[in-house]
Amino acid sequence: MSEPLFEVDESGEDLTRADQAVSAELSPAEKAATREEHLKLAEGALVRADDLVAGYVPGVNILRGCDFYLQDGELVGIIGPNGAGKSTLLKTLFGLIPVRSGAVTLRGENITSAPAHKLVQLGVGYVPQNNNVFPSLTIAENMQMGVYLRPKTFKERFDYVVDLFPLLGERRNGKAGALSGGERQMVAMGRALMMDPSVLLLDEPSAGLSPAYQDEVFIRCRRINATGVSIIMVEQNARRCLQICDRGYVLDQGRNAYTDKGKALMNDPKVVELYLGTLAKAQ
Ligand SMILES: Nc1ncnc2c1ncn2[C@@H]1O[C@H](COP(=O)(O)OP(=O)(O)OP(=O)(O)O)[C@@H](O)[C@H]1O
Repeated sequence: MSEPLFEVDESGEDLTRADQAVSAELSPAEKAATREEHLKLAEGALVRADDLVAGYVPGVNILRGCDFYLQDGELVGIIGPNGAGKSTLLKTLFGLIPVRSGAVTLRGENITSAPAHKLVQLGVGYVPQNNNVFPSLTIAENMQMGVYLRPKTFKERFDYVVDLFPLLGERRNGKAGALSGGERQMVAMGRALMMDPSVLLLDEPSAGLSPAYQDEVFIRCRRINATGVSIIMVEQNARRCLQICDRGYVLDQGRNAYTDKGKALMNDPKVVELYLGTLAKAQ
């Protein structure tokens, strides 16, 4: 990786500045205004989830009234403590977990509990955290699996993916199982992008990667987003996630605890105290 890692974002803004001092806490009026601003995002949202209740085991709700909005072109991060329901929210949006109440829409169309294959056809891509490549297949074959519904578009889509991840072109005939964790993550993202999604759901794309590769993944996410793909990203690496996303949601016990612009959340003392405190010191 010869490119600079993370010091400067593509708009030329210094991302590390966001690590600096915490601003004054919002007043109740400002908080109410923030809530109102959030509700405005529901109108015309590309992905809209209202009051979602979902869970795995009968009688146990993991999501307990969760609202989530993604506007066209946004990169939105979801952070929160372990077990908050972040991955569950992503899986629920992708139809992998039945919705007990509430609704999900995509461009206004009701997709609540729609099966994953239908969502892929509608332009939703999903990259799970684990087991996200076919290790015995080559990189090119993994990409073919990604585009199996539209095989004629393989070349055009693979060119697009290789533009974002040149390594996937260089190693196209190598087995995915021989790749490092970071490289596999590229394969997984590349495969999801083969279907030309308008929305990409990423479950902890930086998990288990070295710090350099984590930065690389975040930079790639920004680039993918800059090509017009809206992104919903669940991340453990909360500060990095908030640094690169347009907006963030802090999930706690299956509900939205906070939501705001990424950098505003990073500078909200309550968010820092409750969710970023130890991470803030560690990163
Ligand atoms: N397949 C499953 N069956 C039953 N319970 C599950 C399953 N997967 C997750 N859970 C439970 O759902 C809750 C939320 O898990 P989830 O993975 O959504 O949390 P998370 O916020 O993504 O946390 P983490 O950052 O630790 O991955 C946890 O209590 C977890 O034990």
